[in-house]
Amino acid sequence: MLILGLTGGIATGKSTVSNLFKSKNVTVIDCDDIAHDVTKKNNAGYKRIVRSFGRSILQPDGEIDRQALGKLVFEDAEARRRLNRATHPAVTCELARQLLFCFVRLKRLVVLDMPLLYETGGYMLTWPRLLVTSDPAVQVERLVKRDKCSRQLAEAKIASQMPQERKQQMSQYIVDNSGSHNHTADQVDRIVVEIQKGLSWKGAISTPATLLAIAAFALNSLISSMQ
Ligand SMILES: CC(C)(COP(=O)(O)OP(=O)(O)OC[C@H]1O[C@@H](n2cnc3c(N)ncnc32)[C@H](O)[C@@H]1O)[C@@H](O)C(=O)NCCC(=O)NCCS
Ligand SMILES: Nc1ncnc2c1ncn2[C@@H]1O[C@H](COP(=O)(O)OP(=O)(O)OP(=O)(O)O)[C@@H](O)[C@H]1O
Repeated sequence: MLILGLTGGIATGKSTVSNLFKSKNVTVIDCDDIAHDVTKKNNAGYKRIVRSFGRSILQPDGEIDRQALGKLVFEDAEARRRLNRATHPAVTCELARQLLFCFVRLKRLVVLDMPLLYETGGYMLTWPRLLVTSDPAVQVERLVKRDKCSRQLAEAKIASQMPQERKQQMSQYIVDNSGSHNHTADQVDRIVVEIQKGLSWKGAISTPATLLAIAAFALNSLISSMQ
């Protein structure tokens, strides 16, 4: 099984690109979706967030107020580290479970859509790695529009992540999503053709490494969740 790492800064267009993979019947594991699930009321990540941030971070219905928590953590590095410690073990556990599920179902190609692929070390599970980029001005503009937030908060969100230039150096494929959807779709088409071509031998080589990496990842998350 080949695990293609898909990443990129906030609002650069990861979901847009992962939808293009889905439209080609490629299985996509979405870490934002996993993070949303584990932080739903009474799930593992939820309990740890409440323990760490208190009940003032909850909405009247008891769910986490994501907008308020986001505002808090994107402007405060220490709070962000606390949130990561509270959520990442549960995300990693579920991610390892989904990867193993794909493996036993004999999937040959899985896309792992992980915003913090390089920041968290998740990149070690994946090869090759695809980075979605966009022109910084376009990124801010799309983020402000989508999240209906101030320019200042949008810039804080971007600054909380690893700079795009560093991620570029660690990635094998780059998709520039600054332009039209069609321009992005053309780039993804070319990459899919290239990856499918090398799938048989690259998949065979990567299988033992994949299993080892999934096991290490799961073990690590189990240990962290017990701490
Ligand atoms: C901060 C939270 C409350 C904001 O919720 P919100 O619904 O507004 O955003 P959403 O979850 O859809 O994330 C949007 C984007 O924010 C960025 N982002 C999310 N968490 C983080 C983080 N801890 N550090 C840096 N960037 C982050 C990513 O680019 C992500 O794609 C939420 O993202 C969260 O609980 N994050 C912690 C879990 C995590 O690290 N998720 C990332 C995938 S593992
Ligand atoms: N090529 C494009 N042209 C115009 N708008 C776009 C394009 N690509 C993405 N967008 C818009 O930009 C915003 C961010 O895109 P998207 O949600 O795909 O980014 P993302 O990287 O998945 O975001 P996040 O980091 O929050 O998960 C969305 O509102 C989307 O509709």
